[in-house]
Amino acid sequence: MKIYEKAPAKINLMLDVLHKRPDGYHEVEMVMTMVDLADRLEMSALPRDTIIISSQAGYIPLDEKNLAFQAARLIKERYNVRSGVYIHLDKHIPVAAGLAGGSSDAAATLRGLNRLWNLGISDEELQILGAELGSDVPFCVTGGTALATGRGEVLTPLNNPPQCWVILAKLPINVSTAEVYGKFRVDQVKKHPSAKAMIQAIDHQSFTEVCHELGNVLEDVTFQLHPEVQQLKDTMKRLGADGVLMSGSGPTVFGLVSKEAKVARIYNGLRGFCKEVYAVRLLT
Ligand SMILES: C[C@](O)(CO)[C@H](O)COP(=O)(O)OP(=O)(O)OC[C@H]1O[C@@H](n2ccc(N)nc2=O)[C@H](O)[C@@H]1O
Ligand SMILES: Nc1ncnc2c1ncn2[C@@H]1O[C@H](COP(=O)(O)OP(=O)(O)OP(=O)(O)O)[C@@H](O)[C@H]1O
Repeated sequence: MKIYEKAPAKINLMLDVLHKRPDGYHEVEMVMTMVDLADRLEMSALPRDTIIISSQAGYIPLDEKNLAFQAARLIKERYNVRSGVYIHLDKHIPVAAGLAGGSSDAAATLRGLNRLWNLGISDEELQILGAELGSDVPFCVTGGTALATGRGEVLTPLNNPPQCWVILAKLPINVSTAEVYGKFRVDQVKKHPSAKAMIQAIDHQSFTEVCHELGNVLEDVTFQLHPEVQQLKDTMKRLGADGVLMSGSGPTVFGLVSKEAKVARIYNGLRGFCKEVYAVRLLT
């Protein structure tokens, strides 16, 4: 039997950091949603008690460093599963981009193996397991649109934002999430974005308000490390995107666009500047 799961990318419509916690993580407030850019996973049972990962992408680890491997190992250990699994990852989400590609693969693995092995685990339990793998994994288990607090694992479902185009652009640079949080200083934040205002904008189904309330306090840290990310954001604004923000710890910058007629112009304008550009819809 084969199980298929889609693992979509996430974007942070707002990301605020409140303080550093004694456990080293940061207390956050984020509004997250998913976009129609996804990895595809194929899972099949193996008679031998082993986990094998393959992928068409040559640039990700296929051993125990892969988050899908870690998810499979975790669920096997916790639920005493003796059989093995073969997981093929068809990667489409750019790696180390701030789009939670690895986290979404891990979440899709948890969902898929729950089905493959008939474990009957609830979404809430899968989210608790997912939190052991990474702060973005619990959100990726259920997806949709949510307010994420705590270190990102405490989730409150929200309405979906009004539908629009999302243009994603990623420069060929690597950003370490740990380094960005490590360099973040709360007393240097110029303006904290408001989760409340973003939720209101979504509830009003006002695209203009959503664009107005976009904000990410990690931008300044990443912009200092890589000024070209700020340039990319400025370029996307100049080309006419209605709202522009860096996702997560970056380096991907996304632009929200309401009118389809504008999408091609922005997409083509960015392609001159940046090789990895995608024009997708919100996953609502
Ligand atoms: C930037 C975001 O992607 C926004 O959605 C997340 O906050 C990060 O999620 P993630 O990549 O799943 O992060 P994790 O794998 O849990 O943590 C990576 C590293 O980021 C830092 N980290 C992460 C989340 C958080 N709330 N505070 C932190 O300080 C920690 O140093 C941690 O060692
Ligand atoms: N299944 C996977 N897909 C992509 N990268 C993976 C995977 N498993 C492990 N990795 C490793 O994880 C690191 C981060 O990749 P990922 O694409 O998850 O980052 P990200 O989009 O910045 O995540 P986040 O937004 O959650 O911080 C990379 O160094 C990559 O080698």
